[in-house]
Amino acid sequence: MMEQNRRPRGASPGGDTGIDEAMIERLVRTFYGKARADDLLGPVFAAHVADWEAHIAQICAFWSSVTLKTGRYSGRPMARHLPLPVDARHFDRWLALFEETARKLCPPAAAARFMAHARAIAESLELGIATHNGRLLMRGERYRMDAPGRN
Ligand code: HEM
Repeated sequence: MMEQNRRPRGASPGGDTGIDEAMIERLVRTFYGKARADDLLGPVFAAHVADWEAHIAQICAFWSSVTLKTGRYSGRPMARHLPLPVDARHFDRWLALFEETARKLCPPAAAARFMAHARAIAESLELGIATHNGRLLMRGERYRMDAPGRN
């Protein structure tokens, strides 16, 4: 539907998708409930996040900046993830849980917007983590911690 792509002047950046702060918080809280209970992701979060309310507030600010352009987040996501013991498996699980949650809680256009950002950011984090661990990935190649590096 073409008219959905046109936004009236002054409308909020998330306007045509229905994304707002309340939707972001529901998505983030539900996602972290699943991620913390997950056998692969749970232990990583447990080892690195001490104050969950502070973390959730930061992640909400992050998604608010990304989808609503509010500028509420100023942080360094890449630097935070570089030391984490994660690879393609973790990112695939993260994206699967995030997508399952977004599709359940958000209208389709909003879920699509969240997923487009999440996939792009996950890819760049995975690339950064691989490089940080001495692996230069070829285009489309995934990072596996247990695979011997060829470079
Ligand atoms: C393998 C999947 C992932 C794991 C296990 C993971 C884990 C973590 C952990 C443990 C922290 C806290 C780090 C610290 O405070 O020292 C963190 C922070 C954060 N994560 Fe992730 N993450 C993953 C993927 C992602 C993705 C795909 C995004 C974005 C789409 C994301 C966005 C963030 C942001 C914005 C922060 C806050 C960084 C800051 O302190 O400013 N993460 N993550």
